[in-house]
Amino acid sequence: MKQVEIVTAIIMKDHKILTTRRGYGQFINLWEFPGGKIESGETNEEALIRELQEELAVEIIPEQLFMSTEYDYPDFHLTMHCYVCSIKKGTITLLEHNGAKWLDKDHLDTVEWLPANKPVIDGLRVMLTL
Ligand SMILES: Nc1nc2c([nH]c(=O)n2[C@H]2C[C@H](O)[C@@H](COP(=O)(O)OP(=O)(O)OP(=O)(O)O)O2)c(=O)[nH]1
Ligand SMILES: [Mg+2]
Repeated sequence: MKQVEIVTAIIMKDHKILTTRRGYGQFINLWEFPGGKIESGETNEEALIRELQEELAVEIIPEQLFMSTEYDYPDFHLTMHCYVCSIKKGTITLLEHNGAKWLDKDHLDTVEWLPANKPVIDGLRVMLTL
């Protein structure tokens, strides 16, 4: 089975979490955390900083690993590392996505997330309730 390893950014503002809608490809119009594949030679943090610059035109600081999770898609096995990040510089600009929303804990389920994200969403709901 093909293995894909990605890093994603959990960006929070006023107790809300940023979600972005995929603008192309196999999972078009499903909601995700911005991010993408780790390239060879990169640390997780370097990959995340590069991806957020490419996708949202912001300079971020990865603050803390929130959760790593695995998921079997029909054609590949995904490993995803999700980091709580803060924005250091820039304004969010959708360069690859076709939508973005800020969701509070009571609205996390109102978008159709990529299936691999379920445990992360469940963990975020708990965290936002504390
Ligand atoms: N970015 C991102 N990808 C996710 C999430 N959940 C999830 O299952 N994925 C899957 C969908 C993709 O098939 C796979 C790779 O992510 P990606 O397509 O963003 O990778 P990338 O930015 O490097 O883009 P590309 O060059 O492959 O187009 O991870 C998520 O929350 N964020
Ligand atoms: Mg991506």
